[in-house]
Amino acid sequence: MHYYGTSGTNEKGHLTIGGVDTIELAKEYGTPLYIYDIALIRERAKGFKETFEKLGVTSQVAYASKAFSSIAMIQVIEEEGLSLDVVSGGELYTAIQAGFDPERIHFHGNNKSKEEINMALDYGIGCFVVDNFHELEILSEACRSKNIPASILLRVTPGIEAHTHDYILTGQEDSKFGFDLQNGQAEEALKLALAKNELKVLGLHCHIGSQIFETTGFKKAAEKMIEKLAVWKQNYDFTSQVLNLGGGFGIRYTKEDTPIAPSEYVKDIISEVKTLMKNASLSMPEIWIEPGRSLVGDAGTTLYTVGSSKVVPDIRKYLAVDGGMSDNIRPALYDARYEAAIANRPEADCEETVAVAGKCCESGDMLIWDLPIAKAQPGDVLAVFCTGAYGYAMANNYNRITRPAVVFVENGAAALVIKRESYEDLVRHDLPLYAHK
Ligand SMILES: Cc1ncc(COP(=O)(O)O)c(C=O)c1O
Ligand SMILES: N[C@@H](CCCC[NH3+])C(=O)O
Repeated sequence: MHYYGTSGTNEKGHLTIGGVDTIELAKEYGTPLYIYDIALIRERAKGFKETFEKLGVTSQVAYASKAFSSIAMIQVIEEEGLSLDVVSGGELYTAIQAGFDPERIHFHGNNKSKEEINMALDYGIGCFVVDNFHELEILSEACRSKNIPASILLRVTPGIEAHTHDYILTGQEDSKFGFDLQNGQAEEALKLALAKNELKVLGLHCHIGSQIFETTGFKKAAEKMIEKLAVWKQNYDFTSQVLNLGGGFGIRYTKEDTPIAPSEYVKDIISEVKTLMKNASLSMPEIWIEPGRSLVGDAGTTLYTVGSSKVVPDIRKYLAVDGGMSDNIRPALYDARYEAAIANRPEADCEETVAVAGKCCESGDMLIWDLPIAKAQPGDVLAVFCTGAYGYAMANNYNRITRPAVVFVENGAAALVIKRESYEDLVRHDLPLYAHK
């Protein structure tokens, strides 16, 4: 059994996280339940920041809040002194409600609405990552009408195919995101932006994809951007103060995954950027990165209660739990793989291989297809590991299943940070067509 972060077992043989007995948490808050190991998130955050400090490179490490956004989560990020990447009015609103310093908020998105842009300008956010020509126009109009300047990065697609699932690739030419770097779009965007007094172009941004294990793609992307920066310095006297290399650092979900340490990604990429900048006779810019998964992914564990089971002779045994694609859609969406153990006896020997099914009315509602596990009984608590990124964040109400509660654990204490949805919550926005008979 692989223990993440502060997890371990106690004298009862139960799985503990942050010094808290997970079985007690399941009793108190019910299941499905998301548990976050906050010490591990802090360690990862410090790891990224300290690596840049040691390298003597000015940086901003912006947490990609799409991975998991909640008021409490953003407060932890604020405490750790990171910056924040938001991609919608909703994520921005959450950050502001959490008291996050707007100056350190970077606003992403390939179709920001005028309302979202106005809201961000009114809050005084630090930077817009401009994705397309339409946004360039509506942002500059909004700035002029409010008489507020905006700092921007131009998001570019460098034409890099990173090795990951097709749905989470973003740096390739055929992508909905960003200005194409190779076909002249990015240069056109730069010229337009430089001509607008209300916009201050800080530099370039790219994000090549997610759950990436090698640094080659990041380095190639940096190379392509720096090649252009050298030309643009000559042609427009443009100096990129910032180079944002996005997020995407891969993590361990199962024993097949062998990521390098976050600090190693950074060291390797930065060393290449330094060389490339030097060779291009450009001064080193500030480096911004946007990790999401690598900050919170392995800090999250989901607890479920085991219910029914079904044996399909000579094929497999299904073991059903009380959640599924409603709280973790990643297996259905990306064939994502997870490991799990029975939280009330994580050290018990594996006796069989089961397929862990959810409770949604959908054959594809599976969490794990082939889990080696001790014989589980109804009422056992199953802990699925490494669910901290894009788990709760992509939870939904399919089949009108309520979204789980979220608990933070640290130093032996637990805090409920998102309440479990109630049935009343589910019908809160429903309006009857007829009066109740
Ligand atoms: C622009 C951008 N930045 C950062 C991230 C965070 O990626 P990850 O969670 O893989 O670190 C994403 C998501 O893939 C993204 O689209
Ligand atoms: N949601 C995806 C990653 C894409 C993130 C945003 N660009 C996942 O679960 O892996």
